[in-house]
Amino acid sequence: PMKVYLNGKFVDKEDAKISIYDHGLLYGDGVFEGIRAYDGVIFKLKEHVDRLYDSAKSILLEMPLSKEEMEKVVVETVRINNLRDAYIRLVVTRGIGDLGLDPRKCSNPTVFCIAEPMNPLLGESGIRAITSSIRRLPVDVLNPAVKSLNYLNSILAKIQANYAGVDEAFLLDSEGYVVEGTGDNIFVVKNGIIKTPPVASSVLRGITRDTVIDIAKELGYIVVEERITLHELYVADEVFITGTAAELVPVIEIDGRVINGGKIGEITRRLKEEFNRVKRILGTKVYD
Ligand SMILES: Cc1ncc(COP(=O)(O)O)c(CNc2cccc(C(=O)O)c2)c1O
Repeated sequence: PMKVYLNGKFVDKEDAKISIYDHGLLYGDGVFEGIRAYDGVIFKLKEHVDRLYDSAKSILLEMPLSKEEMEKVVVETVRINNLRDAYIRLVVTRGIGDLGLDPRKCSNPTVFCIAEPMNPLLGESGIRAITSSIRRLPVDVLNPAVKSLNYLNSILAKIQANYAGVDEAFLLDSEGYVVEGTGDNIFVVKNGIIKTPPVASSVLRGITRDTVIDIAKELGYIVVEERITLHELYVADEVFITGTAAELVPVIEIDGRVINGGKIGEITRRLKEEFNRVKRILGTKVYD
């Protein structure tokens, strides 16, 4: 049976239960990471754990394990389940408290780690998207740089995509610039130049985003981190999204505007090929 790490022990999935007084559940008071393993290598595990600890520090959540111990938890969770290609969810909540929201009432953070089989997402078929009327959380309200358990902002945008019968919704910031998808970062290509919103905007600094920027620069492309308007999105030569689950996915239509004739762009394809090569190399080995 599948084993899950929960508060220091590996338990059967069916026995992995948390209290209804856990503030991760009651208030979304907690942080998490979505990570992938490719053929027994956990992609950029250190970078994910670093981001988890930054998110925790930002909400003054004191971590009960060191970064090294947390990395071991992830490696062990993949190993104990004998997985080679896996999707990993690592979660730390404020822990059990009373029904008040004061975090001081929570003495011990809850830590759990799930690793599930995940077959490589195949295909280069592009996705269709809308822009959502739900604005991305402003950095001075609930900074999207913190990967917290508060995903209602993204979920509400996803509901609009579902209702519109498309795959994804793109969120704008409070000034109307396009910032990111519900669970992914956005890139546009125009006249050979690759553009993505800066980290100092209402975005999560994606691990995949940073990897693609490095790859693009190594391949000699010009990458600019600048705000993107809807107009730029609509008239782009290529648009793609990046994320742990998505990897790199071409966007072939946005609000009815067809991008690149509805097919994957040449630069998107090139970056995707290179990503598929590095994703098995840049990481932490689970098995000797
Ligand atoms: C709001 C948001 N923006 C960008 C990303 C991409 O970041 P990474 O390149 O580090 O993954 C995310 C991360 N989103 C994410 C992570 C893991 C799983 C899933 C899923 O769709 O199941 C989504 C995210 O939630």
